Amino acid sequence: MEFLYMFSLVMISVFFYLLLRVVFSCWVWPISAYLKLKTRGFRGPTPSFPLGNLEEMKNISRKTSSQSIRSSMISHDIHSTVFPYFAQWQQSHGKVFIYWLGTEPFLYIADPEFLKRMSNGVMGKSWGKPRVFKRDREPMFGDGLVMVEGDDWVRQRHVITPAFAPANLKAMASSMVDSTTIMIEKWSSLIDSGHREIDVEREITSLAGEIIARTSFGLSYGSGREVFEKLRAMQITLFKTNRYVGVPFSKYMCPKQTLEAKRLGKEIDSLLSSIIEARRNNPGKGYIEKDLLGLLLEENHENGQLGKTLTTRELVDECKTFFFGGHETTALALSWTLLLLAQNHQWQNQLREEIREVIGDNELHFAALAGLKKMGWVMNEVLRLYSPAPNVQRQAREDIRVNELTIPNGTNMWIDVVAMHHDPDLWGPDVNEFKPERFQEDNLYGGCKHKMGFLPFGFGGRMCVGRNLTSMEYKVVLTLLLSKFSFSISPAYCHSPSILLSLRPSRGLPLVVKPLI
Ligand code: HEM
Repeated sequence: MEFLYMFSLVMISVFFYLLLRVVFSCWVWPISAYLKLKTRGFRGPTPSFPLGNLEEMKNISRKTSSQSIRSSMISHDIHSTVFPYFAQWQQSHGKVFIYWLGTEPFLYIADPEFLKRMSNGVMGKSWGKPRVFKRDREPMFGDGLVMVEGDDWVRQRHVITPAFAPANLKAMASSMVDSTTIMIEKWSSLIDSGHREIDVEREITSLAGEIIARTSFGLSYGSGREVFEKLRAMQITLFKTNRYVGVPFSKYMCPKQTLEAKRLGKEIDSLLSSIIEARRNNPGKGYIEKDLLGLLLEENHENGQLGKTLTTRELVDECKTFFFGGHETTALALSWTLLLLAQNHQWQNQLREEIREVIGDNELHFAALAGLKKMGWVMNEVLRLYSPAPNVQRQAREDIRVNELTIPNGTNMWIDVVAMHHDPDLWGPDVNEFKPERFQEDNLYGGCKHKMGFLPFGFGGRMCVGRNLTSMEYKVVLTLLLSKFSFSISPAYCHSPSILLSLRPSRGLPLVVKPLI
């Protein structure tokens, strides 16, 4: 009898606890955050609780995609296609406003001056990353450099940055050449056997996966492919659950995907742990001399300086971070480049001419890459028009004052890179044209009217650590491809850039590829 009484008491307490959590999560906290932001002068589309503005975003996207299917033209004016809800809200609320993903307030920013003022007083280590995304992407990045905060970020960044120094990257160029040469041979035999078209995005994503596997962990592609495929499967799974980001208890709404992402995460962790253990136990055996993991393990050696070492757990998370952050973004930069060059034959020829002048018949070496100036302009212009990382996210860990506004601690920020890269106020009336020559005079900002208006690699202390590696890979792969083939648009190509975490051609990228005579 007493047991039954106790049991009922516990059940009632649990029930009330859960009820209170639901009431607070779905109503009390969001409403108080909403009022706080409103009294501090922030405006934006009206949210409904607990979905915030998600329903409206879905409706606007649905409407836009049904309209855009009818158009088959390649337009680079993509902001209103990839972020139609932001384009629409900008018209009524300007370039800075609050919108809600579920019960999470997000400060939308597409104004570089506001961004500058906001970030002026905040050090790299004081920025947070939105907890909603952290939870969602935990299986992918764990506590790797992309997500970590505070003193742990300082320590990790301190250990990782030197690994990406040009002197270390130099040794990786030849493995990039090897992998690209294998892909070129495959393309040549495909063409010989009658294939006219190649889906360059699929091919280059595989190539970039192989390159990052080799340059990060020194793997043969056989074992790299398993990690790569699991990461890719996880990305798709996470995207499906993403639709409910910010909605309390949303992970219970798609339990299948949540469990699937967890399972994949565990498998990837265990694969990577065994790679790290093998590397620790057999230093230097069977791997290229200097790869990223090798460099990090050097920092991690027994006499490593106090406070600079990375634990095995952290190394696993860094490996995942490099793998995910490193292959997909670079592959997309290269794929979009091939599309734009297929559309602009005069630039394709100019780059070929530059390759002949700078490299000639010599073997491709790291030192020669700096001479490929025009290729650098083309890369920047592609990153402007089709930024693989379409947004940068932060979370305030303290109240931040910008002019007369105070951004409360805990507010998430969504910096719309696509909007700024396509803003005629910043770039002029030819903003949506492919004009690499913008970067001729001003190779850092392409003549953008504001220094914070061109952010393909983010900003401040948290700027992308892998940008030198990307630039090298981009030049190696593009040089080899343009020296062998010419590229034209396939009639089968349908221009539909869309967001799957990164900005990708959602219906593939078939191009007509012909060997050069
Ligand atoms: C075209 C290629 C790439 C693009 C567009 C890109 C873009 C970005 C962006 C936008 C950020 C966020 C910066 C911020 O929050 O301000 C970032 C951070 C980062 N990226 Fe990249 N990235 C690329 C390639 C790479 C590569 C090749 C690697 C590594 C192998 C890499 C590793 C990282 C890491 C570790 C961070 C976190 C840095 C930190 O928070 O301290 N990225 N990247």
